[in-house]
Amino acid sequence: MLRFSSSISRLILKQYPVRLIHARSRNRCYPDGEDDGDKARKREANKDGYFQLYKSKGQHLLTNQRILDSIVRKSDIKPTDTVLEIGPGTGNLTLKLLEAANSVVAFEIDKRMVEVLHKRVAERGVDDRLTVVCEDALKAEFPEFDLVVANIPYGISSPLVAKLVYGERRFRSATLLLQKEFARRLLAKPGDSEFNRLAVNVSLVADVEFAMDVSKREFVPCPKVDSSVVIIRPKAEVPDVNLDEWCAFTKACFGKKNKTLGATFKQKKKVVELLALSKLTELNAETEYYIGSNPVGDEEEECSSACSEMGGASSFKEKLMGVLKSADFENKRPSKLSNDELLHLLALFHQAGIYFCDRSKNTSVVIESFE
Ligand SMILES: C[S@@+](CC[C@H](N)C(=O)[O-])C[C@H]1O[C@@H](n2cnc3c(N)ncnc32)[C@H](O)[C@@H]1O
Repeated sequence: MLRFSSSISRLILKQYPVRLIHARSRNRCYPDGEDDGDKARKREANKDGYFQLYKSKGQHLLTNQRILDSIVRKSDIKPTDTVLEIGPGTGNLTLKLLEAANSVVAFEIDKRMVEVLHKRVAERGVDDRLTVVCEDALKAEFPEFDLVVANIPYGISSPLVAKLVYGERRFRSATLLLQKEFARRLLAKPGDSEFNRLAVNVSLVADVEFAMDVSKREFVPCPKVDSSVVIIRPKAEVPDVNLDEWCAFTKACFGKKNKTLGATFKQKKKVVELLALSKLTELNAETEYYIGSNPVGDEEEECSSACSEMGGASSFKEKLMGVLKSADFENKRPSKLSNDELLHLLALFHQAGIYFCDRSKNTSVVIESFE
């Protein structure tokens, strides 16, 4: 009998005939643990070229050919396309992508997976159309690509989506297999219980469409959660707003998404923080000419001394409340506001000289997690 243990989450698969192993484990949900039988299998396996799959790296392989075909079909790949794949693993999806696309560029963090992948594509004689980069996809600089199709490690969903939709590379669509709950949050609309900063930030620049659900039983090893496929399509036109500023603004609004904006912006910590940023922005605007040569420390010192004056903070709080009241936002909750309403509020804050991030840094969008 299988014993369940929460500490270990490994399953051993024979490296190469992944499909064979899956055939044996089909419709069988492995526990997040191992018993004496697992340990014995592991000893056997290590002798014979098997390797472990690590939950920490999100290594849940999708081997159902029908589902893989369906993902590729829904991705609408053209024969001239270059597809970016994140986490190709042993190549189950990659091989299908290579049938449909001109080329695939894949980023895989685990070099054991890369070795298996290389062998499999070489066997099919399609290795000249595949580039595999053994690197953390979150740290990598992506080359040009037309679209993304991937069964990604769920642990990096939020920063990866942020990197894609706010990144510099233009692409047609990203078809992603995600944890079902994450997909629901991505698809959520204002007023939905799942609606949060993730949906707000993504929907500013992209449309998200639900494609299909995939049961956890289709993965080896079986994860604890079900999955969904969504298609993210960047918008042709995005609002004219600084994306760093937008992200910092939504972070401030959605700190406690069910609090009213009045309650959120009344908090002393928030008031002092925004006062510092607004002073810094003001200062930078005044001394723009010198920014390149001035030590940033001087500006920060000036700001913190300005913020330590409680008088300044209390009049700044009045200013914040004044903006919220002016357009009836004080008693509204961010989780119920549309992007147009949030953009309107941000514009009102700016008119009042209130800013949410240090725009003097003027770099590309800081890639961070949206949740
Ligand atoms: C869910 S598995 C998908 C494997 C394969 N695409 C499939 O569908 O069978 C995710 C893969 O992403 C890899 N991975 C995990 N973290 C990564 C990261 N930060 N960058 C690139 N690959 C990563 C894992 O090693 C694993 O092979």
